Amino acid sequence: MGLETASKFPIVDLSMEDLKPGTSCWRSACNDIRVALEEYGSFVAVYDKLSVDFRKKVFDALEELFDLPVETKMKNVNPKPAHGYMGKISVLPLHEGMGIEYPTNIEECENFTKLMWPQGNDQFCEIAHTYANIVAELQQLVMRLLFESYGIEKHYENHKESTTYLLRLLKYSKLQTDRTNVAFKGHTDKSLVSILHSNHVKGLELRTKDGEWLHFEPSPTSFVVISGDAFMAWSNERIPSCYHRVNMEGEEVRYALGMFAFLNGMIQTPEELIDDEHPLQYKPFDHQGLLRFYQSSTDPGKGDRNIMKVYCGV
Ligand SMILES: O=C(O)CCC(=O)C(=O)O
Ligand SMILES: [Fe+2]
Repeated sequence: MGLETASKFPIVDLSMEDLKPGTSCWRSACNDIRVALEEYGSFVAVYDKLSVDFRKKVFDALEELFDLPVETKMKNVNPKPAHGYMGKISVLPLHEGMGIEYPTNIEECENFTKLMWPQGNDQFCEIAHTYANIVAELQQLVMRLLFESYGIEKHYENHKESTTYLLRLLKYSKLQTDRTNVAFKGHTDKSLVSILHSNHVKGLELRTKDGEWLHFEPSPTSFVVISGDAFMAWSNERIPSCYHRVNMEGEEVRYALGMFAFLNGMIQTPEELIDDEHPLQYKPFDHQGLLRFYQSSTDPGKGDRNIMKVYCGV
């Protein structure tokens, strides 16, 4: 298959019928994902599991959600950083976000829906839950391919069982000025990996290790896989975390969904990823502890620093 790039952005097609374990197609995908993640900390996964009709329903549902009164949206409270409503309280009036923790469980989607629509909104609940499960499957496929590429497939089932998710629903609008607006400033995610999908409006930019910004071109089958700080530490720095931001240029509203994967229990670098060339960089760490550590840090530059080194560096 070979790793394709569009404006140097790696693309891996995961929608092929014959992408089955043991096939040459599977082996190429394993290799391509590993090369892309090690080189960029990110790639675009082509994944065709959202039908045209369902995808339209997803973005209509986001519009309906963000059209609710601010007082209602503010009921989406979660003490963990960036897990609940962010919007009018933020210094960036351009960006609003809401979070559903553990969205692959129907009860969690029901609880969120009840908060937003006490009179009920079964359709919203069904859409959020279905979307979350489709993207969780994509995340699991990516991890399975990567584990196989590193020859550590025996750890995969455990890893999968420990994975939890946060679904963030996002809305961006541009301020009425001539300038491009930074709507979400540059950062790395604290997740293991994040999977981003948006409507047709551009805005997401990723920084390469040479400092160049790559502009993501949205498409109905494109999902951006981004490695987070926890992944960098887990992989013993074989996979860098991806620094990214959102810039709004046009007048159109951008809706996006981020599915963030976290791990329960202590995260430890697999011993297969430690050798003379890659001596151990991070002690075992707790993912939720990392979030608390990040939240409690008063360092104004914390988003630009390797917080993992401070939290659990060897
Ligand atoms: O809107 C996007 O595509 C990116 C959002 C993001 O980076 C985040 O929520 O961490
Ligand atoms: Fe992010």
